[in-house]
Amino acid sequence: MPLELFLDLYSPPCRAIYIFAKKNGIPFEFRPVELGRGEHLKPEFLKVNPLGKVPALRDGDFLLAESVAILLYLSRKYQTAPYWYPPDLQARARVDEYLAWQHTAIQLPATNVYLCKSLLPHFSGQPVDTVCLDRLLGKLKPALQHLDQEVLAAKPFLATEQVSLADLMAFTELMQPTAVGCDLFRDWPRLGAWRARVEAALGPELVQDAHKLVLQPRDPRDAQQDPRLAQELVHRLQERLS
Ligand SMILES: N[C@@H](CCC(=O)N[C@@H](CS)C(=O)NCC(=O)O)C(=O)O
Repeated sequence: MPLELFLDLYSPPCRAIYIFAKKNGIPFEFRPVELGRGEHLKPEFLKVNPLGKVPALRDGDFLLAESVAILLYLSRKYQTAPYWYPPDLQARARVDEYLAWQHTAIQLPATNVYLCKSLLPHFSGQPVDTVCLDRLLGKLKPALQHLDQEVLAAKPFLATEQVSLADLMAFTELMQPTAVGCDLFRDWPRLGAWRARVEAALGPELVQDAHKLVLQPRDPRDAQQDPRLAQELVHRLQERLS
């Protein structure tokens, strides 16, 4: 049985893994888990990841969750090109530093912006709460400022002189609010130039392939298919964003 990746390409960490696997020619079975249909809460998926979150990996009887752990597992198992996760002690530590920092500094606040701008209005049928959105965008600002004015003032990529797992994770996370109209690159010129460098390094076609779902407007009819699920998701989102 080939390696299985449980993904929803609406999810930034899932896109990072998808791009990494495709870019490195890693063979895998794509197992779709549609969050918008509540598939992550179904018993079949909870056997793969009891936390009910994507991405997840199954390799034989080995199960793994968390995007960073999955990327590192794939890079080690398939011995991918060294620039992704450099063998040099200090260069590797720079990648580790970003991957540890990004969970709370980027992933959490960027996801919240996306949920407030796109997913909550989609499932609730209500307009975007602009006060909440401004508050959530404010929480991202220190991290964007740090990347633009310190990290990228010193080097072309976030950890080293070449694209690495740090850039891949950052790229897919920052694209999430950007794809739904909160352009995180607009006010930060170095970050904008970095985005173009990362896209060129990953390959524009692969980037487009991974992002085509999130770049399309959601069909409002999808949210009405299962009103009980929609209500449950709205409740979870409101609790998370309050
Ligand atoms: N830190 C985790 C985050 C996983 C995560 O929160 N995934 C989201 C999609 S981006 C999810 O599955 N959400 C479903 C839920 O929380 O109910 C990672 O990087 O893998």
